[in-house]
Amino acid sequence: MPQEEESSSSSWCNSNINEEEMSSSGVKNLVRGFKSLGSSSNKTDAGGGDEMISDRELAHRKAEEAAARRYQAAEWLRQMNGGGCSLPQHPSEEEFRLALRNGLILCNVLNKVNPGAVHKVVESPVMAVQSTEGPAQSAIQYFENMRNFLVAVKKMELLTFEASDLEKGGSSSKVVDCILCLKGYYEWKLAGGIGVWRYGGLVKITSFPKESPASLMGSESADESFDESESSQFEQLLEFLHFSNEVPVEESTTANVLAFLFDHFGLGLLQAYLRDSNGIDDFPLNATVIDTLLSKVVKDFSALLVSQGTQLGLFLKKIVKGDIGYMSKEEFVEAISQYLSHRKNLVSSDFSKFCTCRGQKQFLGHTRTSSESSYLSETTDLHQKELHELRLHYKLTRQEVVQMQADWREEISQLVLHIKRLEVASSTYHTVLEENRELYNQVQDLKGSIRVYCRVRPFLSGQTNVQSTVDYIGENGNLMIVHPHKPGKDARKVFNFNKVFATSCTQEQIYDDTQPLIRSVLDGYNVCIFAYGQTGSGKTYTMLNTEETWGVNYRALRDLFQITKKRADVIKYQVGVQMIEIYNEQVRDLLVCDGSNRRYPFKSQVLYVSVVWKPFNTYDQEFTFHNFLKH
Ligand SMILES: Nc1ncnc2c1ncn2[C@@H]1O[C@H](COP(=O)(O)OP(=O)(O)OP(=O)(O)O)[C@@H](O)[C@H]1O
Repeated sequence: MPQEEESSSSSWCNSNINEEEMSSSGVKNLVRGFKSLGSSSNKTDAGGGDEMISDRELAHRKAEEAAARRYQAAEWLRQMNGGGCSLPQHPSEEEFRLALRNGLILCNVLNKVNPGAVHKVVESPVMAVQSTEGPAQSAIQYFENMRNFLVAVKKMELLTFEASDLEKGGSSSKVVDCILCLKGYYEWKLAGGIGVWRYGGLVKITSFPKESPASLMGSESADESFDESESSQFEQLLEFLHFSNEVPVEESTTANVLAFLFDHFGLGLLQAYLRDSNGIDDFPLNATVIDTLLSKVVKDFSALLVSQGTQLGLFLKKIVKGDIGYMSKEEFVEAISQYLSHRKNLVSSDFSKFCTCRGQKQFLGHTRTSSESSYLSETTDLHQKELHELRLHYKLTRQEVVQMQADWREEISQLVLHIKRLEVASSTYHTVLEENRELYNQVQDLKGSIRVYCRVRPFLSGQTNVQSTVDYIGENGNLMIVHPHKPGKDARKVFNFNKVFATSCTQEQIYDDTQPLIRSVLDGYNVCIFAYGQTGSGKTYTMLNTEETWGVNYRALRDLFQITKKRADVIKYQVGVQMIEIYNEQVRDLLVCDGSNRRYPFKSQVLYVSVVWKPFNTYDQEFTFHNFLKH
């Protein structure tokens, strides 16, 4: 780049560039600032556009910053002199200059930092009494101090300044830089002097392999080295950045670890700014630009430190507390190691995303090997494939759920329809049942509410050579009896019943005519069935008998329960049984088993269905149902 252009650009930077603009929106703003400054130099418009901060504000900020740095330098000099120096705590620029001008403080401090650096320090200049040369001589002696100091500082490859900078109109900021640089060097030495040390964001490598690091320190000498060096400053900077990445943390002490961390990340950030800055190549990379960029790096890094420090503080407090109480120092260190390892993996994957610039992947501080890249690529592909399958699965499941919901809705609507039909059918059933009941019982009434049946018992085994009195049994219920000892027509008598059962009739045939009455009981009618006849005529046989040839009682109860069961969904029946004996005008409960009194009045009462049986009465046997059904 032509020298004229550079000096021209430098003059813009020195007069107009400001850090606020740099830090507000990064390097792009820096470039935009340069461009707008470039255009403002050719115009008479001193405003420089809306985005520029006014010169007055800029000057004010610079003055504040310069004062803060001056106070810092003065404080350190006072400390190193044991407080006994003539430097005020907050000196003005003039006071600062005047206090240091004789070089006495500077030489003494330098000798403390690096003993023997200044061999001869002029403590109190010899004043020739009554000599006109007195002031001039003392000035020369003071100048000797200053010269010795500057030579020693230059030998130590620290930031330096010109003796004229301590004169009126000189650059006191360079003096401040030099003192703070000396301070940094002193502190680095106190910390062990291993590895790297830095001053104010500018870095010095103590074992820099090729050239003097002074060329990288943003001083005037840096600009000079730019002029003299064959390679550009940018190339030097990149070379230096590369070197700084290779300084191992393990070799450093705690202080150096901190310094290294700042250098590593701060310079990494600077590197990113430089690479990311569109159009910055159009401008010379001089000391001012580096200063500005580094200032932004420091500012960003400080902001990050504050934010991360807060979060890390919370996190560490949480870790040290643990789940079951405070952990030991070893456990704490182990937990931090695990956390760092975890973060390292996360950061390495984040970097690949962060560093994708203009369609190209650029890695900061670490270039992935091809195997790492292919592994990452495969992992990403695998995850994407799994994600795709998950989405498909989710889609299918969702469809299934929707289909199931539709099916359920359909089933529910069918059920509702079915229930409505059942409701109708149920109400119809009750109506039909009622009609049926009435009709049925009307038939029973028509048959007769009192029916009398006659059963002829066969001869018992052993009853031989006897003659039956039954002469004829008619189909319509007639029975003709013959009296063997009466003559003529008086010998025959005819009886009429509802039905006459011959000796050959089975128990089942007997019950057929009784069965309809059992249903009537469950329809709400009272029914009484009883047997009547002389001793041995077969009453017990007909009504009870054994399991093989059940009588009316058993069959009636069987039907009673069967019909009850059939109607269980519609009507709930409760059935009770009682058996009593009436003999010789005495009534007894035959179901009492606990030995209590069997005679009437009974403890238990017939509730719903009662069976009354009089087995020992010579002329009657009864089977009665009392219906208590409620609808
Ligand atoms: N239809 C029949 N077929 C066969 N045997 C019968 C028949 N009826 C009654 N018997 C028999 O006749 C005998 C007398 O019958 P049963 O005891 O039933 O008479 P009963 O009228 O109850 O007498 P009682 O009044 O004295 O108790 C019994 O041995 C019985 O088995």
